Amino acid sequence: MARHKSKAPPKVTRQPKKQQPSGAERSSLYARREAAKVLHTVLRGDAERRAVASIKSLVFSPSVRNKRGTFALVCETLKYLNVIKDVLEIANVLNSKWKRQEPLVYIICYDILFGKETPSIGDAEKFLVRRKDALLSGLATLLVRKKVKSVEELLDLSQLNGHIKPRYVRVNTLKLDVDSAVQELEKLYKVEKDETVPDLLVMPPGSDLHAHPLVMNGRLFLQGKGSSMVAAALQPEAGWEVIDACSAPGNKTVHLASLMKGQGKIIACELNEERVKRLEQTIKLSGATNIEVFHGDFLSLNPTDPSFAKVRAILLDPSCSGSGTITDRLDHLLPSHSTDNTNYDSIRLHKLAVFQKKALAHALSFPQVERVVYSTCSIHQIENEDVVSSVLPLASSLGFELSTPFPQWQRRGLSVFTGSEHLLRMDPVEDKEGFFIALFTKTNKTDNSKPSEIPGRECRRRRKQFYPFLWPKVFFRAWNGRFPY
Ligand SMILES: C[S@@+](CC[C@H](N)C(=O)[O-])C[C@H]1O[C@@H](n2cnc3c(N)ncnc32)[C@H](O)[C@@H]1O
Repeated sequence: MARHKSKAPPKVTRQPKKQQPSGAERSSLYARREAAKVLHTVLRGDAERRAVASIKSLVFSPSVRNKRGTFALVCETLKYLNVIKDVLEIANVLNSKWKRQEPLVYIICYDILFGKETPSIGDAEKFLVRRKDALLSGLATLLVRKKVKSVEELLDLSQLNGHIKPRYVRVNTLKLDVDSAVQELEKLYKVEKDETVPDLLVMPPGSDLHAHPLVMNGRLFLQGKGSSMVAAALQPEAGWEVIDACSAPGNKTVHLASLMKGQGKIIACELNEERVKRLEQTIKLSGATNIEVFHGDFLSLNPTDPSFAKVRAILLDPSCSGSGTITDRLDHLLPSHSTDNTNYDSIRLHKLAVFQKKALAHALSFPQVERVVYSTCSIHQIENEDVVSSVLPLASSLGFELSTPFPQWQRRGLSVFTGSEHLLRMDPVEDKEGFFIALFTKTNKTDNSKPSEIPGRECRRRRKQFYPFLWPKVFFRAWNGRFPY
């Protein structure tokens, strides 16, 4: 009898259960990807010496979900960037695939070398974690080469120390009164009213309000002191028509709306398409309904067009070097900050000043305008006192003089011309930010420039090139001769 082998039942080999990543691991993975995107934008802009949005504004854009984690990761990685780059070079572990994703590699290397936890999920993470020993030995070699005992010695932390700045929040009085805001915030932090700007509150450094419901719903705006002083210096009256010449992201625009009690009209002019979107978001958040958005060049508005006959005040906060807020913007963490860029800076400053002078002269030329405020977050004389002094002959021929915004403020303009004592300066060390404000007021007001009795009509917000009153080219050229540039 043929023996048949009885068929053994198939062996069931149990596959080891694939462990699912925990929620914490997944959220760290997302934070690393979001941080890498921000870092990519920041480093590219820095390499091209192009002004991109600040690290903060990139992180706090709506698309970033884990804002706190992303912000910390970007800042920490930037702080260690030179060390990380050196370690990667010494360890020589990157292949061409990962060399193309440097920002992500930097972020992961930060986590592996200096972070609290070694990343456990993600392809790039696994690649680098497998090379952790090589990275650590690269770091050890670097310390020996640089003749230091610790990583801290490698870092120049001095610029970070001492930059302890209070947290300022501006109350959007269109939605909330100052006392109610104080009451609400006092539940979390010590709160004081700012002594200079009535709707500004001061809280201890590090007070974190980014996700606070009052911020999320536009009752409070996280706005620095210098920035909050500008609209307050202009003092527009309820019912006036006002132009915000260079307005995005719109913090000062909505401050104007709040000071004008939502009455009258604000024309918010912005050249940059992307920034127009930010401006619109800010306006929506503020609840202001008296702001018209004009996407275009402020210099293209024709001051003599009848559409502007009722414009009484102009806020001009043009693009500037931002040199007063570099620690705020965290620009001091960027690679270009440590390189010698003096020559580049002077060319850029000169270009900025040319536009600033043009724009200020243009603002002064609107016939019914009786107040113009000019501001920068720059510490440079070329963008501040020099711009103001260059327009003084024109200003005086049009009946303007320099006024003194916030007379109780001690720090005034550099004494480079008579009258500079009217100007207002904030010092990056003493006041924790560099800022500049000049206020022009018209002395020989004509009858039709008196404040209107009737509050202006409410306007819909519109965003298009709808203005028929752009400068006719010939007229612009004729006027050009009068401008001091
Ligand atoms: C310093 S930012 C303004 C910040 C804004 N005032 C705020 O407080 O939120 C300068 C803005 O002016 C815009 N800008 C530059 N040149 C302009 C022009 N010729 N016309 C209108 N806007 C311009 C820039 O795109 C930028 O958004």
